[in-house]
Amino acid sequence: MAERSWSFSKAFRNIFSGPELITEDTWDELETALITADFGPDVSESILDELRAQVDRHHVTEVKELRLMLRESIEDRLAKFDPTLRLQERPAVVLVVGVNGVGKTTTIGKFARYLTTFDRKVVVGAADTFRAAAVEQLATWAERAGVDVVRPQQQGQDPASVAFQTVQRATEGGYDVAIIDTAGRLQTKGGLMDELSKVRRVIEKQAPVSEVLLVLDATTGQNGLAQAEAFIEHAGVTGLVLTKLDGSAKGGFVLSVQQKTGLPIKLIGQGEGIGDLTGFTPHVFAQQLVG
Ligand SMILES: Nc1nc2c(ncn2[C@@H]2O[C@H](COP(=O)(O)OP(=O)(O)OP(=O)(O)O)[C@@H](O)[C@H]2O)c(=O)[nH]1
Repeated sequence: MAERSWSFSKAFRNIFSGPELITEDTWDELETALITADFGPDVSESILDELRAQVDRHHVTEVKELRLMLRESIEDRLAKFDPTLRLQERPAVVLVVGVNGVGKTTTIGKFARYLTTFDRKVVVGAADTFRAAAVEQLATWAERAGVDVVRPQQQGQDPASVAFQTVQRATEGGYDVAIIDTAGRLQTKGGLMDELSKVRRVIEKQAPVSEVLLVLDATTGQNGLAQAEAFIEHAGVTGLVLTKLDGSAKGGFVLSVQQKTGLPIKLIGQGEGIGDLTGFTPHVFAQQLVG
């Protein structure tokens, strides 16, 4: 992962490869870099205030020390949220939600593969029954990941019944994890939320839901968050997955999204390949971001 080129770290790289001593320009450039990387105005200001106070207190003069302080400040802020996935139940049921096109299906494929590398037996359920193509796409990913898939018996079957069948299969077949794909149509927000609560109610007749993961596209940054608000309000989200960080200049979104939603990031997607999903480690992320 270390050798990936993170477009969002460019902004910081310029500052830290410039003059060695801290000047007013350094602060201006740092502010611009934080805003460009989509930390959002509040977080940016708070980081700048904290660093200025520290620089004054400890009589810091060198940019390279400021860089270490920035990295620590970001890491501390990221670490206030617990990224641990809760998958203790057997089966552990994971619902994956989010608006269209953010990368839900791709994430499920990658996540399934990720879990199999930890020897988990995984089944995925295609409860996005509205589009036949969505079912096929999930089945293709399941095949790539080497896991089983539960499909609807006919197009447009009640998503809740597919979810029920997936959990049933997981229970009867001794699976460790059941991951359920859901539809992301926004046009019918009320209907979608009703559908999700029904999916949940029906699952809970058999097993508790261990995680509800909301998938967000990092390239849309703060705008994407506004779109996802209904899920945060109504879907009982327990964690976030940020996708497309490979193509994003908005790495600061990682921090602002946790603060805004109060929800931890549990997984990050960094490419279209099956291996491009990792857990979220504040230390590693802060290092990648600041360099
Ligand atoms: N670069 C990059 N592309 C990604 C990543 N995750 C998903 N994608 C791409 O994003 C596009 C949409 O992904 P899907 O998984 O189909 O999204 P979805 O949310 O399931 O979409 P719907 O089924 O329409 O709701 C695809 O072209 C994926 O290859 C990522 O981490 N990095």
